[in-house]
Amino acid sequence: MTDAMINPAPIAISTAVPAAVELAPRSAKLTARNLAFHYGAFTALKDINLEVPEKRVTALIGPSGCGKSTLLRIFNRIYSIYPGQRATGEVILDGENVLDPKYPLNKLRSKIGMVFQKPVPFPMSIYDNIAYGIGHYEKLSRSTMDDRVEEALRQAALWDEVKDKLKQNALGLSGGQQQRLCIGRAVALKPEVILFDEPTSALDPIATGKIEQLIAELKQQFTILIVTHNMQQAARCSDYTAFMYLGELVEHGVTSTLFTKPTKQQTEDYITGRFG
Ligand SMILES: Nc1ncnc2c1ncn2[C@@H]1O[C@H](COP(=O)(O)OP(=O)(O)OP(=O)(O)O)[C@@H](O)[C@H]1O
Repeated sequence: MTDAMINPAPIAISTAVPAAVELAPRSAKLTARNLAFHYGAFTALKDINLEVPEKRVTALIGPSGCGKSTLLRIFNRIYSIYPGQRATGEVILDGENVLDPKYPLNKLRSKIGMVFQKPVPFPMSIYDNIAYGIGHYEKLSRSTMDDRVEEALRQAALWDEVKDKLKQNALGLSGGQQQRLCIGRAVALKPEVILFDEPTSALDPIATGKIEQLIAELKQQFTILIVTHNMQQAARCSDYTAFMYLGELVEHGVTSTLFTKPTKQQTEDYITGRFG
């Protein structure tokens, strides 16, 4: 990752939704309260307080190592499988703290989906990639499962490209199609929140454009949090942006405002390419 990719400055702002809609108040779907994170003795995140508004796209930006991925991964407790990694504070979803060890991981995974940087389809058919996760949570008849698979693939803007080859191995799809399949796998579980960790960094500009378009459509149904190194991407596809630096949340607000009138010097320095 070059500095130019991390800090392409200055940037032209173009947001997908009109400002009046952007500024409409939203209730928080996901709330981080006094969140801290430790890799052994190293504290990677300090006192993070963040409200992620419902059915909107929130982008997490900041220089390499500031803790964006760490924060994203706290939200679905991926860290809990690694010894020595520890979060303190709360993440509230539907009134419950999902970090509480008593909050079932199965329930968490069904409510908060995740799409990773590199598409990782299962080595099975396109159909089974979608059906596998659904089958884990629901026992459906074959025809209902067929409908659910079609619905998920349509939501992932992939149906027209794969409807005649559902039994083919998913590993035969292009990188961009594989990433849309992974998005389909996430939406198939009908989660409330979808986390995207740099979902286009392995894709070419055309595939990237399709994913960005898809994210803009998915926010009608899902609350979306996306980590991106690419500030143009944050400006294009998010409604709200949070800027992080050295494990702290420096500034969070409406994307168009944060990029044009940041309130903190560190934010301004970052978006104008003075550091990265
Ligand atoms: N497994 C780990 N063990 C120890 N420290 C880690 C581990 N993973 C990340 N860190 C440290 O935690 C801090 C935050 O890392 P994180 O990957 O969350 O940053 P980031 O903002 O997502 O970076 P990038 O943009 O480069 O992906 C960094 O200082 C990193 O070195």
